[in-house]
Amino acid sequence: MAESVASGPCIGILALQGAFEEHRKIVQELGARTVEVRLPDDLDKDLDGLIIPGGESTAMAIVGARHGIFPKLKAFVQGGKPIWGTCAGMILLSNRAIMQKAGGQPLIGGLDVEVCRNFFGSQVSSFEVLLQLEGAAAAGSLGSRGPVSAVFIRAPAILEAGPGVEVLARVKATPCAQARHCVEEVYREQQKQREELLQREGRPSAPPPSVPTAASEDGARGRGRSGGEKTCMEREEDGRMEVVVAVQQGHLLATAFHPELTPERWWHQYFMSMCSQQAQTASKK
Ligand SMILES: NC(=O)CC[C@H](N)C(=O)O
Repeated sequence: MAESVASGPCIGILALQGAFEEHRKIVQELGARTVEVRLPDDLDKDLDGLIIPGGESTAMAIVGARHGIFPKLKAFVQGGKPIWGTCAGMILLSNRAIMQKAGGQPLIGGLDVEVCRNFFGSQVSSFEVLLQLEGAAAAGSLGSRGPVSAVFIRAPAILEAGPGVEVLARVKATPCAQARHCVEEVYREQQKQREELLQREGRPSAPPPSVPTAASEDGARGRGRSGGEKTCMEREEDGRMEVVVAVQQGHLLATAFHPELTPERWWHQYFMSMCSQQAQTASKK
């Protein structure tokens, strides 16, 4: 097992399946100590943060269940230490996932979003784009910077997010046919819920919006199912959709793409700064 001896924060990398080795090398280069996390007890090793890598969320769920690590991972999420889910890791961190494999799949949960698995299609639909950073990512401690390159491989997209979730990046791309079908269902459900709400309030029912996410009074991008939620998708005229692909909810960071596959280290530095803050807070206690 590769564990390092540097003096930076101690970062656990969930090593059940997927790109854990790539993340380990990068955060070690940036000065972190690392622990590969496979068994429940590995989460007790004084970690300052945890990376859940990309790969295949269903495979990770199967291996994780075999190792009995899911209950401990759920507790770790509640513990407040920084956790970063990339791609499959983002799916596992989400509270809800659509386009799951038949029979469903266990999620760790904690991140108040709904993701659509494989939103952009299969492996052959992989792509690389430049992402414009938003919110804390644009204005954060690492200073302002230009667009960051991102690689999408069978990547999920965030379709809805709760009020405590901050959007860090969006992308405009064409969803696969199955995802488009799922999205239409989400729209219909949202419209139904909007109408039910208006009826309960005794107001006339509103015509369906021409784009699904007309801006609401508070500037959020539309309303989700329960009223407080943001809808994270916009339809473009050319069949593409703009969807959310990076978010932060306090100590939870999630990216739909693979920052370990591009030479830039921006996302790893961003997460490392979250972990360093955690390490400093822990040492003062
Ligand atoms: N590159 C990835 O991590 C792909 C994630 C994959 N679509 C899943 O459901 O797990």
